[in-house]
Order: sequence, then structure tokens, then C-alpha cells
Amino acid sequence: MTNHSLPRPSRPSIAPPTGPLPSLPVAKSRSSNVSPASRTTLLPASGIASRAVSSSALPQRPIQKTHTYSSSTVPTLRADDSPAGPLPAGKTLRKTVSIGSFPQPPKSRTSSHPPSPLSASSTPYSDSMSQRISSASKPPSRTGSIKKPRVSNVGGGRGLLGKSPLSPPSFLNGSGESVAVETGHLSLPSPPQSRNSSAQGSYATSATTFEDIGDDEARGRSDTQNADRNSTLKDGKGNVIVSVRVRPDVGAKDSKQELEWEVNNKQSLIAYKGREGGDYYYDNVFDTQDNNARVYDGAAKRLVRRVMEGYHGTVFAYGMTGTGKTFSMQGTATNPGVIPLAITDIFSYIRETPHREFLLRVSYLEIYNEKIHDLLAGPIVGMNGQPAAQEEIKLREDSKRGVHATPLNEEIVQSPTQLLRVIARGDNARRVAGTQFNARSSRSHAVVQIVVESRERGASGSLKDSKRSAIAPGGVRVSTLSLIDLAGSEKAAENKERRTEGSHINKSLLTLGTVIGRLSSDKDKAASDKDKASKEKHLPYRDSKLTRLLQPALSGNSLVSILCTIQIGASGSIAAANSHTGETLNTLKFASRAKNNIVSHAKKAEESVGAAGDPGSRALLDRYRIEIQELRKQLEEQHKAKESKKVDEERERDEEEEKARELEDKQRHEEQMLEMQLARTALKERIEHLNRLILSSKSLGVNNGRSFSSMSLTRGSVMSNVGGDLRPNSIRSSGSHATLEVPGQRSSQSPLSPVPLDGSEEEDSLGENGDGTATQAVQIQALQTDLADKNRYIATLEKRLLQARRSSHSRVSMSLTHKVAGGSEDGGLIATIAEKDAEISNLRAQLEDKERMIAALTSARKKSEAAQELASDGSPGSRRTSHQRSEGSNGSFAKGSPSPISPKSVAPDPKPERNIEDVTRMLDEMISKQVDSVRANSLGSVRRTSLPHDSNNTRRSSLRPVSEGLAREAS
Ligand SMILES: Nc1ncnc2c1ncn2[C@@H]1O[C@H](COP(=O)(O)OP(=O)(O)OP(=O)(O)O)[C@@H](O)[C@H]1O
Repeated sequence: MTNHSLPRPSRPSIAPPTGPLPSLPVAKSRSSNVSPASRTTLLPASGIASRAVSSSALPQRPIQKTHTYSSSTVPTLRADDSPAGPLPAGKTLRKTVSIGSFPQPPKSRTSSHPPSPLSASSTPYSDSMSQRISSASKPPSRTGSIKKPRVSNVGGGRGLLGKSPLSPPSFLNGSGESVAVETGHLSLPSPPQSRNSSAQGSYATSATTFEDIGDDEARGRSDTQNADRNSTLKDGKGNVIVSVRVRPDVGAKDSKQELEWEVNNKQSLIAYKGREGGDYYYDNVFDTQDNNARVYDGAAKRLVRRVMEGYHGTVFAYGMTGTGKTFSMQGTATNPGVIPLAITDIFSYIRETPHREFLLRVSYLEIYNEKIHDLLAGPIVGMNGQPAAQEEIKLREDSKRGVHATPLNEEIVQSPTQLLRVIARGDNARRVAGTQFNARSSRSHAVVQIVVESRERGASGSLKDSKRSAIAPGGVRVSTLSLIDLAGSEKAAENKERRTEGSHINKSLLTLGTVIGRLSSDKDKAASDKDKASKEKHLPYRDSKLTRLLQPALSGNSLVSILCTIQIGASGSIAAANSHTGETLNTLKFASRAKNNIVSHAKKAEESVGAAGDPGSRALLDRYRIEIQELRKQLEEQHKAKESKKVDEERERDEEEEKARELEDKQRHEEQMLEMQLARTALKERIEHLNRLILSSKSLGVNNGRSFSSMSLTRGSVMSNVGGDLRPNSIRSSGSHATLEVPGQRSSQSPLSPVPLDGSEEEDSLGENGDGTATQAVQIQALQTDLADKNRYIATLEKRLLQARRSSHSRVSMSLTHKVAGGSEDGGLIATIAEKDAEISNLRAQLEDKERMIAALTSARKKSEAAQELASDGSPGSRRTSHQRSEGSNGSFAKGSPSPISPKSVAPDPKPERNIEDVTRMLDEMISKQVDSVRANSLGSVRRTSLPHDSNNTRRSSLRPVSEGLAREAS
């Protein structure tokens, strides 16, 4: 039987402790001492296993890799060393509550169950002995490593993992076996495994479910062990993983020490063969060859995944100073530790879970000299510019958040790089100092806390949709991953500061050990004692900040993974080596107690719905969602308000435009009315003038072709309305005067306007001497006045027309832009304009007629004057005529009696008489024409809109019948 023992490592760089190290608070009653009585392995003193093959000698990866250290003294395991004493049959060593999905036992192919160490009391030693012997008698392995047969009894101490066959399966070793199988040990370095970055490929330790058997196989675990663990697949589930990592030695090695230790990572065994020795089984044992990736895969990967699924998880590294806690947690650039690998996995998980959305926030604190410091707070500058102290951070507890430090910076992170950067910032702020054992010793406990919030995405599950939807169905799940690098226990340093730090560190670690040590009795107590206060009194969580902070994890709310780091070899004095060994044993015992005592009831965090409204809620994701929803609502409201304002403005604008249009229409209408009124007035005035003219002409007898003398004779008849031969000249009533609406104009402009209709006008019209000469002059004067009136009127009309055109142009251009149904109105306007034009041209024509008439009258008068002059040159006719007229004035003439001035009787020259008659006839025609036209115009204006406006001729012709009718009516 040959065991290959490793050469003792020399440690030139790290001097062994010179004095006794302060022992960790290990409850002696639970020590894992292996009772000599129960420890059945009887190793010959010479049977020291040593590494027969150097790691460099064999290029291939060994099937097994166990570093065996031998000791001349064989430790004994006393079953009665257990604080609880020998376990009664069926008594469970640990009460554990597990979740189905978290740690499950490994799958294995065989089912070889070694006897439990506890069975030593109930099982004949011979059984185990025979097994060990048979095991030992197996042919040597490929490397020829033959290990001494040993009995490893762990049952006596709770910290050790052996069990009675009566006891239920252990979380750690499945069936609770205490493996005492001798195996060949290969001291070959195992090549670093390629790390599976996917969270899916993780495997668990003996206490956890193996999801990737291939990984386990790669590790070369023995079939036997896998089988043992498989046997507990169904019933052995735990939420606590305890791993031990052995730090490689550097420099000189203590061969004696090395020989006393056996590290078997395949069996997850660490055996100490010295005094108080024993076999220590854990979920994982990482030897000196294992890199950080392997440590992470074995100790933390599964837990990290569970945290992403909604469980709380705590990973902490515990061990003596300089044993590699920080190295394991942080790692190096080429060998990243648990923290960076966990971060990578967190983001891998998020990528692989598209149906959920996540929010990550991170905080980083340290407990230094029993004070909490925020490592992410950055340097604080005081009022005087000097660095100031941080606000005191306290630990508080509430139902929602449990125990938590406050106030503490939390940073929301969105990428692995960002998260790593935040943590690196905290690392830089952490207190480290050179100590006797570690050039960069952590002087504080450092806690990285990553809070994972997650919630189900919307129904469609697409990122886009979920971004759009304000609130996805379901609540927010909040879980926490705590990654803790504890300060290492250390002996009192010479430096005062280090000593103070060390005392605080040791005190908190002592409290931690005490709490974990009392957890088992707490479990028993829990059933009967529900009182929290008495429980807390029993468990001194409040004795240190560290235990207070770890309270949720230790009291079972969290999945726990404890990585204990040890260093086996220690150079230096015997005392130092002994102290070092004692310290290592303490660490191992702590690990065993933790595994045995910590009971995790970890449950998936509830999805909190509606917690967002609660300001104390941790679910930032929900709060953000609500905030986003509210902001969106505000935005929509603002948008709506803006829209309605716009609509109102538009409506107001429309109303204003409408009003302006109406006003404009009104103005236009008024203008039109005014124009019409003016036109009407002017027309009336003209009619009146013309009427007066007609009256004058008729009273002169122009119409009936009589001579001026006969006209003068008929005047009296007109007045008296006597004589059927006489025409009723006075056809105008005073009503026509009443229609004149511009009296000032009329009275001032027209000399004929105050002409009464009672016949007095005839006095004027007859002239001074009543011989017709004066009448002609009066007529001419009247016509000239009328002409002046017409001119003025035309000027007025033209002015009005111009104004009307201007306003209509502007209106037309306006109405073209926004008028929908203004066509008829425009047509009317245009028609009005055309009508006015026609009227003007008509008036011009009339004016021309008048001018012609005046010219004719003037020439007639001249001729008449010439004729009179001739007559007065000796002709009695003229005097007679005058005489006859005077006679006539005194008496009445019979109808048809010859006129004294008749051409036949008295006219010396028939030519002038003819001329006068012509002129009279012409005037008569013109005047009657004018009267017709004016009357037709004045009456036709009423029907104007329905009349065609194409030309003056058309209008005149169309009006004629009306004027004729009127004339008829008048006559
Ligand atoms: N497994 C390992 N492989 C290689 N080097 C290691 C290993 N573990 C630790 N070391 C080295 O040992 C030294 C001390 O390690 P580390 O600082 O991690 O110890 P520690 O336990 O954190 O000490 P302390 O409690 O004083 O902080 C470091 O230089 C580190 O690189």
C-alpha cells in the first residue's frame, strides 16, 4: 500500500505564525474530532502516502487527484464527542428545508455506499474495516498510488460529515456517507477546465442538483461518490453549499505538515491525520490546482442562477488571513474570481431570458472596525475642502427589506462592464494593509450586494411591446445576491492599528462562529419557541455588524454558499506550524458546522404587485414603470390639452373670420343700399326735373304743335281745366316732390324745383311779355340747369361707381380665397356694376340729346329774334299780335279760332315759324322719350335683378313697355 505524498512546500515568503493564532469560535462540543474508537483506519506509521508522480511528469490528466498527507499519529473519532451525544436511531442530524429546484444531488451511475462513520457505534467495525481493506486491496491505480486503509468517522462531530445509517441523507453527501474508501491518489495537476459560461451548464455539489453530468465527469468524480449522491437525489436536497479551497503553497514547504493532510477533491474530502484529526467532507473540495473558474462553477454558479430566478443568495469566503479569500472572490485579470464570473452569468441569464425584464442595482459596503462604510460613496469633501467622514451607515430592519444598511448608494447597472467597473471602484476604496501574513490583507469585511428585480414582459413578450406597455402583467420579483469577502482571522499584530483591526475582525468572526454554532440548537428550539426576541437573544446576531448583516442568510431566508479557504503547509517554528494547523482545523470545523447547522428555507421571492405605489418598496422596476406610466399620461394630457387648445384657437379664428365676413357683408350691403338709395334719389330727382320740363313744354303747347300764342292762350284753360280741347298738362302730383330725398340739392341746384303745380309756374314760363321769346329763354335756362344737374349727378354716380368697384375688387379677391358659396353675390355685384355702367352711358346719351336740344333751342331763339326784329321794322302784324294777345288776355278764345301769331295770318316769314315748330316737335319727342326712359328706369330698378344686363339697348327695349304703360296711365 503506497501513498504518494506531496513534498512539503516551503513558504519563504510567508512566515508561519510565531505565536498561537486566536482560535476561531468553534464549539468544542461540536468538534469534529475523530474518536480513536470510531476511527477504524489503522494506518501503519510507515504507510505515508506521498505524491509519487510529480505533476510535471505526467502530461495527461489524472483520473483522480488526491493529495494525501500522512501523519504518524492517527486521529481518533469519538462518537460521544458530539455535543448531542450519540444520535438515537432515526434522529436526524440536521433539519433542512430545501426547494425542489435548488440543490439536488448529483446523478451517478453506481451506488456504492460506504458505511457511515456514525455507524461505528451501531455497525461493527469489521464492516467498514473489511470495506476499507478490500478497497485497499484493490489493485493500485494507474499511478500506483496506494492509500492506507483508513476509517473516517465524522458522525461524532456535527462539523464532520459522517453519518449513522439511521440518519437521513445529508445535503452534502447525499446519503450521508462517511466515505472511507481508500483510493489511489494521483498527484497530477489537472488541466484547467474550460469554463462553461452558460448558466445552464452549471452543476451542483453533493447538496445540489447536477444538471450537467458531463461537467462532473470532467472533474473525474468517482462513480461511487456520484452514485451515493444520486441515491439522495429525491430526498436529499439542500440549500447550503460548503466548499473548501486549499491554497497552493509557495516557497518552502513543511513536509511534516503536508504528510499529515490529505486533500481529495474527487471525494470532496480533507483528512487530517494529526492530533484531533479526522476526515472532513464538503460539497466541494478544491485543491491547489483548481482555478477560480472551477471554484465558481462548483460553489456559486448554481446559486447565482437561482438568484436570477428569484431566490436570495449569499456567497461568502471565510478563512484565515492570506489563504485566498480575496483571490477567490475577486480573482485576477487572467483568473477572474467568483464576483466577476457571477456578473458574467447574471448577464448571460438575462440574455437567455427574453420573456422577463430585469433591473440590476449594486451596492458595496465594508465593515471596518465595526463601522459600515459605503465603498461607492467616493471621497467626501467637507466645508473646508478637507476630506470629511461619511454619514454613519446604520443597519435597519423592516418587513419589506429585512436587515439592510442605510443610507447606502445603489447604482443601477446595465452591462457587465458597468457592474465590474462599479465593483472595481469599491475594491479600490476598500481598506487593505500589509500584515505579517498578507502583503495586501483585507482589513474589513466587504459586501457586494446585487439586487435583481425582474418581471414578466407583456403578453407578446417582445421587448418592443413591453417597452410600449406601461405595466406588464404580473408583479416584480426582487432577489438579492450578496457576495462577501470576509477579513481573515489573524493573530494579534504588533502594529497597534493592525491589532485594533484584527481584534474587530476576530470579534466579528467569533460572533459569526457562535451564531452558526447555535443555529442547530435554534432549529430544535424553533419548533417550540416562536418568540423572535428570545430567539435573537439566543442567537447573538446583534453582537456584530457582520452577523447582523448576514442574519437573513443565516436564519434561512437565503441560499448560502460558504467558501472556506485554507493553507495546509506552514513553514517556520513548530509552534507556528501547530498554530497554523489549529487555525486550518478551526476553519474546517467552521465549515462543517455551517453546513450542518444552517438551514435554508429559501423560497422564491414573491412577485409583488402594486408595490410600486409604496415608496418604501424595493421594487424600483415597478416604481420606474409607474413613473414612466405617469409621465406618459402627463405627456398625453399635455398633448390633448395642446390639441384642444389648437382646436379652440381654430374655432375662435373661424368665428372671428366669420364675424369679419359678416361685417364685411353688412358693410357691403349698406354700401349697396346707399348706392341704390343715391341712385334712386338721383333718378327721382331727374324724373322730377324732366317732369317739370314736360310740364313746361306742355304748358307751352309744344307737344301739340301749337304756336307760342296759342300756347299762351291755352294757359288759362289749363289753369281752369276748362275746354275739352285742352290737354290735361298737370299730370304731376305733389307726391313726386315728396319722393325727392335730396331737397337741399334740389332747391339749390334747380331753379325750377320750387315750381308749384297750381299753375303759378306758367307765369314764369310765359316770360315777361308772354310772347314766347321769354319762354324759350326760360326753357333754355331750365335745360341748362338740368344739364348741370345731370353732370353733377353723373359725376356723383361715377364717384360712387369707382368706390363700389374698389370695394368690390377687394371683396372679390377676398371671397375667392375663402368663400364657398359666394358666386351669386359676385354675379350680383358685377351685374350692378354693369348696370351702373349702362346707366352712365344712358345718361351720357341723354346728355347729348339735351345738348342737341339746347343747341336747337338756341338757334330757334336766334331765328325767332331775327324774325321779330324784321317784324318790328314796320310790320303791324307784330303790334297786332301784341294787341291781340292783350285782347286775348281779357277774353276767351274759341277753340280753333285763328291765332294772331299764326303763320298763315301774321307770320311775315313762314321759315322761322317752321323752325320753331320743328324744334318744338323735336323737343317734344326727346322729352317724351326721356320721360319714358326715366320712368322705365325708376320702375325697372325694382325688377333689375331679373333683367338681362347684356346691353343698354336690351334693357331699354325691355323697359319700354313698362314706361309706355306708365305713360298711358299718366295720360
Ligand atoms: N489559489 C490560489 N492560487 C494562487 N495564489 C493564491 C491563491 N490563493 C491565494 N493566493 C495568493 O495569496 C495571497 C493572499 O491571498 P488573499 O489576499 O486572497 O488572501 P486573503 O484570504 O484574502 O487574506 P486576507 O484575509 O488577509 O485578506 C495573494 O497574493 C494571492 O494571490
